[in-house]
Amino acid sequence: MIPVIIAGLENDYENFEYKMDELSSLAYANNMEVIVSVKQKLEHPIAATYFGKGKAEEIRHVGEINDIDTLIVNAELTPTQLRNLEDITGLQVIDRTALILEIFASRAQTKEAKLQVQIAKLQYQLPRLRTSSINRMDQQTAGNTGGGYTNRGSGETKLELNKRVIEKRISNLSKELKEIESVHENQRRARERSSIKTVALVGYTNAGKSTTMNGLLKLLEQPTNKEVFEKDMLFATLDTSIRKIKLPDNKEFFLSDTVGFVSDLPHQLVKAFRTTLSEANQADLLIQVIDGSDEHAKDMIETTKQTLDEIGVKDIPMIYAYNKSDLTSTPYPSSVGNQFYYSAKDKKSIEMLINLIKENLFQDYVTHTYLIPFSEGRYLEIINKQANILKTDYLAEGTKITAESTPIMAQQLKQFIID
Ligand SMILES: Nc1nc2c(ncn2[C@@H]2O[C@H](COP(=O)(O)OP(=O)(O)OP(=O)(O)O)[C@@H](O)[C@H]2O)c(=O)[nH]1
Ligand SMILES: [Mg+2]
Repeated sequence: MIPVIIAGLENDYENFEYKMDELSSLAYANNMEVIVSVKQKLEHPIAATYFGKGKAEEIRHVGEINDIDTLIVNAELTPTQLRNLEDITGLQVIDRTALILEIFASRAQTKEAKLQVQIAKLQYQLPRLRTSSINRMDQQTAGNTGGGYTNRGSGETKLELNKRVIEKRISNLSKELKEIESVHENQRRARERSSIKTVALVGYTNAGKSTTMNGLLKLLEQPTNKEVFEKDMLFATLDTSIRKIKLPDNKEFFLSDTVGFVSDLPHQLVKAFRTTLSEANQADLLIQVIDGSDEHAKDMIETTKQTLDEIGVKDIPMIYAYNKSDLTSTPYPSSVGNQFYYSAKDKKSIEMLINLIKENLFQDYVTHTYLIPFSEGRYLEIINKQANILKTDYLAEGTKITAESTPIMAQQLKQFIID
């Protein structure tokens, strides 16, 4: 664990404690231990140095007496602010965006996630080129060739060159990413054509989305459906997993689990992860998983709302699923309106969640009685496989069967409806 100082500005319009606690968790997720937390009350950041000069000098002092080399600032800094703060504090300065990018980079497993993170990192570096290694490289050139006017010219050319190299890389990686995404796009279209509805698990990172998905898969024992990765760490999941869930009564839906949210998700990441994040856009029902045992649960709901707004999700029905009730005194499982209290590790909870999903998802199902002549046996097969059969009678004319199904299926069997 690397010892660090974290620092932030406190103003009237943000929940300072929540944001700082969040930053501590992010630092921890990146193998850093917060030794000192510094704050400054200020409505707006100082353009050149972010903090006031006095505060920056105080941070330098705190670093010296605690023997700490790294400062994490709870905002995205401008290149100038970053450089000036490094100068004044004598510390290595990491801003919130760089920290989140680092965590994402260390978690990325799939080719797609790796590409997305790489693109986001390069986007972040692009405007910051001048302040980092490039400067040093220019200085080196200056030493070798004697400096002066011509040299300054060549330094600037080098910067331009590096910019172009990075832009080219971004464009190449984006092309590669597009190809992978187009495969997913085709799969998505196929899902849409199947007219089977989709439920998306969304919410703050580490709330228990993946555990909830696995709870459903385990309960329904669907051997073809691989479980997803769940772990007590921020951003355990960086991609989207989709599983087809078939209930004992033949009702089906797709369930998706995806990357979790954190407040002020860097815009570079939102952009690079757009397709992954936008999975929620396609859903018929959202289950927002909330860590009900966290003191900041309310803020986390607000963060989720803001992120969903940002990716353009609106007007999709939502169940507010308060997870980890085993760590609270709330009786569970229980539900009031669209609020559900449960534990993803509890079988009864998952059963109740399935019922809630059913109530929300299959309202348009229709019940009819069909008379299927013996000569039309293949239709019986369809009913058996895809509908919820409520009653069967074998008559002389054929099979009389009462079943609940999607309106589409009822339409296909229209000619056999007798009731
Ligand atoms: N006590 C308790 N812990 C839970 C419960 N549900 C999940 N957890 C734990 O919470 C941690 C995070 O669970 P995940 O399912 O990985 O969370 P996630 O929302 O998928 O997180 P990200 O993928 O990182 O966004 C794991 O250590 C789980 O074991 C629960 O009902 N009770
Ligand atoms: Mg997960």
